[in-house]
Amino acid sequence: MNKKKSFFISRLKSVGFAFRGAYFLLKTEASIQVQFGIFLLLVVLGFCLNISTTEWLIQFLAISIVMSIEGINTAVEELANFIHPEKHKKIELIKDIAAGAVFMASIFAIIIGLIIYIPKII
Ligand SMILES: Nc1ncnc2c1ncn2[C@@H]1O[C@H](COP(=O)(O)OP(=O)(O)OP(=O)(O)O)[C@@H](O)[C@H]1O
Repeated sequence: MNKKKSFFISRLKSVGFAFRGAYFLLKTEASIQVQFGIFLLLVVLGFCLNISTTEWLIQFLAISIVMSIEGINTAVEELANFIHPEKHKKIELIKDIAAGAVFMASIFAIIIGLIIYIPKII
């Protein structure tokens, strides 16, 4: 019983830590704020243009992938700045790769958005 309880409490604490991280991202990271704004805009657009259930799912999936990778990119940047605050070729490469991952997800999300909305707007 005690073991079960401590498992439940530790899971609950982990959710709290994750919530703190998500709050930090939304409060401090300009790119996450922009992406969240785009997410809200797409929700409004989705209702206005009456997209299908499948399109809603794909839209949520695309934006959640972009925002999640952006969060990981921020974590990598924070780690890099902490480990090596001075300029270094390796840090440059590490940060460029992390930013490249966000870029790739964003390009595919834009393509998905165009596939969903262009026929409806036309
Ligand atoms: N310590 C460093 N050494 C070498 N190059 C760096 C270093 N820090 C940053 N850079 C270069 O500058 C670019 C931008 O880094 P920065 O940490 O400002 O990321 P950013 O994407 O501008 O940050 P944010 O996501 O907060 O807007 C990196 O992709 C890298 O090319």
